[in-house]
Amino acid sequence: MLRDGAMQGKTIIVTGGGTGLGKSISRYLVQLGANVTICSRRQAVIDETAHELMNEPGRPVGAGQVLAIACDVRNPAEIEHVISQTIEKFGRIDGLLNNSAGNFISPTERLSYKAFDTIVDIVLRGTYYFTLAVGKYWIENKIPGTVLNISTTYATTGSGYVVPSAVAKGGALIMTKSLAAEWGKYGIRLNAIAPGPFPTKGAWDRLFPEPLASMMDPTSRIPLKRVGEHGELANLAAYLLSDYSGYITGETITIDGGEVLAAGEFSHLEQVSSEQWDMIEQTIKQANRASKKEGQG
Ligand SMILES: CCCCC/C=C/C(=O)SCCNC(=O)CCNC(=O)[C@H](O)C(C)(C)COP(=O)(O)OP(=O)(O)OC[C@H]1O[C@@H](n2cnc3c(N)ncnc32)[C@H](O)[C@@H]1OP(=O)(O)O
Ligand SMILES: NC(=O)C1=CN([C@@H]2O[C@H](COP(=O)(O)OP(=O)(O)OC[C@H]3O[C@@H](n4cnc5c(N)ncnc54)[C@H](OP(=O)(O)O)[C@@H]3O)[C@@H](O)[C@H]2O)C=CC1
Repeated sequence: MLRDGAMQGKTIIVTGGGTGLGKSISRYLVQLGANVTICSRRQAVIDETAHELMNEPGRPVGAGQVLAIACDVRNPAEIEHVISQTIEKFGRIDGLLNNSAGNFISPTERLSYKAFDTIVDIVLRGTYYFTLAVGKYWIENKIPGTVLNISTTYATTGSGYVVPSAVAKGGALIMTKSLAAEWGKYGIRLNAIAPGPFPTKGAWDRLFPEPLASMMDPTSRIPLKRVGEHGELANLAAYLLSDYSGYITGETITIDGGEVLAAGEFSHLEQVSSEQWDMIEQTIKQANRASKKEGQG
């Protein structure tokens, strides 16, 4: 979507950049010329991704560099290390993509206290810690920065069976809006993306394991009748991290093929046939005529 070199000179930190959506977004940012630091808990995974992104066939001239640094986003000291290493290697930081997450599907009454804490600590606390650390650096150094948080649509609707994730993503969304209001004066923007289903191994292993996978089709409630493509999300993320979105802050953009609209009372009537609609129309018109007659009598 963006022109070649649109992110040249920018340095972006992507948490959870070694896999799934974080990897796809990092790939696109690098293609657009950004230097990207990817971080997550597993050094071997991020090293492999960094190597892949630096050696892609057709890598454009002017593509960015990739740095891989292990970091658990629950640990402020490790976050500080990522920040200092990034500045040492690339000179500055312009953007932060909070993409790391933990999640699994489970009836809430089966969860231990630790299960809840594990998810909330990664998703909410980790997002807050990283944003605070990078935000302090931007404010101290008078650098206008941008934060993009990967949320979910159920951060606003709520959802059963993923309650710790919904609670944590909801909290992170309110943080996005609150800090957008507070840090606008420093030229710092914060936005969020709420994706619907985009197939990744991390999400599918934990949200659609068998026998659930055979019982439910994630596309069935989506008006566009398909899951998302990683390139579609990467386009939106790159735009929101770029200067082209310079007047957008505190916003959440949903990219879900219309899935959240399925909550509309009558949005599920595709199974009604044309003949049935003829019958329904006649029934309604008959009722209209009857009520008019009653009015005349
Ligand atoms: C498709 C439409 C919308 C989708 C929205 C998607 C949102 C997403 O976030 S998808 C991203 C999914 N990716 C990941 O989750 C990647 C990272 N995840 C993990 O590493 C693990 O899944 C983790 C989050 C559980 C963390 O692993 P670890 O730190 O090793 O923690 P433990 O394995 O020790 O578990 C901690 C605690 O949680 C309990 N637990 C784990 N899984 C389950 C489960 N399926 N059901 C119930 N409880 C579970 C585990 O038992 C531990 O608790 P205690 O037993 O009390 O010690
Ligand atoms: N796929 C989908 O359909 C949707 C995904 N999302 C969101 O998109 C984002 C990416 O998810 P997706 O790509 O699907 O799944 P992945 O499992 O591939 O990505 C999650 C990433 O988070 C990292 N991570 C987990 N725990 C920590 C931690 N404590 N510290 C640092 N990094 C950590 C993982 O790396 P490691 O294990 O090495 O630490 C992994 O790279 C998440 O925020 C998710 O909530 C939202 C809606 C839909």
